[in-house]
Amino acid sequence: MIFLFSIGFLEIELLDIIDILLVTVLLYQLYKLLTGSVALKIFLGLLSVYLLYLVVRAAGMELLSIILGQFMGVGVLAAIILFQPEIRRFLLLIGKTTSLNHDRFWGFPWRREQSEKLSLTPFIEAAKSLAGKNTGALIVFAKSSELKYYAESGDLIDAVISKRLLMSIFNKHSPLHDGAVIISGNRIKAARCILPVSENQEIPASMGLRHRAAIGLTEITDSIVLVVSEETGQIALVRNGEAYRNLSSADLRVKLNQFLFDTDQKPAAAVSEKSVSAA
Ligand SMILES: Nc1ncnc2c1ncn2[C@@H]1O[C@H](COP(=O)(O)OP(=O)(O)OP(=O)(O)O)[C@@H](O)[C@H]1O
Repeated sequence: MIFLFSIGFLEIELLDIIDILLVTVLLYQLYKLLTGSVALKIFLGLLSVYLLYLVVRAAGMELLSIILGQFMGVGVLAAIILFQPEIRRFLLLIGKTTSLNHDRFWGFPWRREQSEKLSLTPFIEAAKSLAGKNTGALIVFAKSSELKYYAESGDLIDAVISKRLLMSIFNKHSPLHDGAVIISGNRIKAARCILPVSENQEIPASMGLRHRAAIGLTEITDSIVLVVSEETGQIALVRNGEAYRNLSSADLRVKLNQFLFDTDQKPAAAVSEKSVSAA
């Protein structure tokens, strides 16, 4: 044990400092995860019951402490059931940050080569045409994870990327137009995919299910999602639960380059409006 200093009768060791730092990081992550969601209110409710239980027990109020004690006994199980989506998101978040596939960390040359070959032109041109016709679209760019689970929720395609194919998929009369298209490994992997919808209550009402689904997926994965609004014809790009709305074709190219290939180019005309953060 490495002794550092003492405050009165308290002896502080290096391990105590590490312990406190880890708890702080954990609580901060928990706060970030719960903020803006109903879960935060449930968490505060449970915390209040627990504090009441401690007070009642210390005061020696037998009957109430037995009742609250019984409640606290099933508390862990109840918390797991109530916070199931948040626990899932938390574990996915840990998995995301420690991903063994992460290019920047491990720098596998073949993965980098593969992602650099992705041509952005078909997406930019398709987004522009779809926006011009007020046709909605949802395109997911997989990064460190292939998003197999989500791809399997739709129809597997595994096709070469082209503007014409993207246009046909999102054509309002196409049986594949509903849901999201997933791009992975320079292929259109699947269409009609169902994405997890964000539960962030701070998302503006102007954003419907399509945008919520884009935000939801990027909250739990490092994927990038392109959204074309059917209602307004606006183009948005979503990353880490944040939506960059009202992008021009030039902005879209710059942002896609930046988000997919980690380039630091700035938009030529900064007309984008960073709109919502669910992170
Ligand atoms: N969970 C989901 N996963 C994938 N796609 C979804 C999901 N929820 C909705 N969508 C897509 O979004 C469409 C509905 O969009 P809605 O009008 O509610 O959203 P919006 O964000 O307001 O979009 P828009 O601005 O285009 O109207 C659906 O027809 C479907 O294609």
